[in-house]
Amino acid sequence: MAQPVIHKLEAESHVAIALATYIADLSAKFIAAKGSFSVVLSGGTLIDTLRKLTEPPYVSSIDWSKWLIFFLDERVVPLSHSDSNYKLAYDGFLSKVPIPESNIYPIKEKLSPEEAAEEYEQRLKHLVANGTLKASPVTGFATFDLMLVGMGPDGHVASLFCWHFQRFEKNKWVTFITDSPKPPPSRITFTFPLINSASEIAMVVTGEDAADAVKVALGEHASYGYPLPVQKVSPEGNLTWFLDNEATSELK
Ligand SMILES: O=C(O)[C@H](O)[C@@H](O)[C@H](O)[C@H](O)COP(=O)(O)O
Repeated sequence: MAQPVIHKLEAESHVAIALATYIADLSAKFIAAKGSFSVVLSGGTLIDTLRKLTEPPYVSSIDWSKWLIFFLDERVVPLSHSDSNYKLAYDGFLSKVPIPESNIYPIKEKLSPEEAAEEYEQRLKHLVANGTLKASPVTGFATFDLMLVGMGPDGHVASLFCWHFQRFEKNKWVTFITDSPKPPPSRITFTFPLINSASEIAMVVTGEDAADAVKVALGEHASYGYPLPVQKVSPEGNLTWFLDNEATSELK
């Protein structure tokens, strides 16, 4: 991995603008190079921070028809449920931009967490096999163009939490948990080998709740005696941090 790029911005509103500019530039670059742009969304506050993309000048400058949307983690609830990351993303972002519905890949409903994870993994493998997604020549895992990753105050990313063995998964692309410390309990999640095969990862973290974990993640505090999940984010490609003043309040 190249040295991470760290944007320490004055306020969340500056993060929203910097993030929109970064994403619009990557969209143009990947579409020119390969004809599509695969984007993986987290849940949480990230979706609201994407709001600038739905406004001028970004909204009209992006070729939305070439975007493919995936979900880094998802709560195992119906897609219309208020806990669903798909619903959060749809209401806050996807319904406001003209991405074709067939280019959006939500989880399948009415499956157990284990079945939903397996089904999503098989769907991703099928998209690699038919050439819709590329695979890493190094690991064989799908290579997404851009992953937009949030982080919880405990340093979790996706639904990979400190005390869960899933964060050590080496073979599966997508796994599941039924005892998430952040509600709701049942979720599916990309694993670290899949996350780290990405071409670009943006860590988007705002708010003071995350300040301690940001300090650890950026190496200014050794650790809490155990590694945080966020410390395993180390993509084959580039890592860029977008942080507001509150998230950086514990940094020197
Ligand atoms: O299902 C979810 O809740 C998320 O995908 C999760 O991994 C989220 O990205 C972090 O918890 C940060 O959430 P906040 O941005 O709301 O702090």
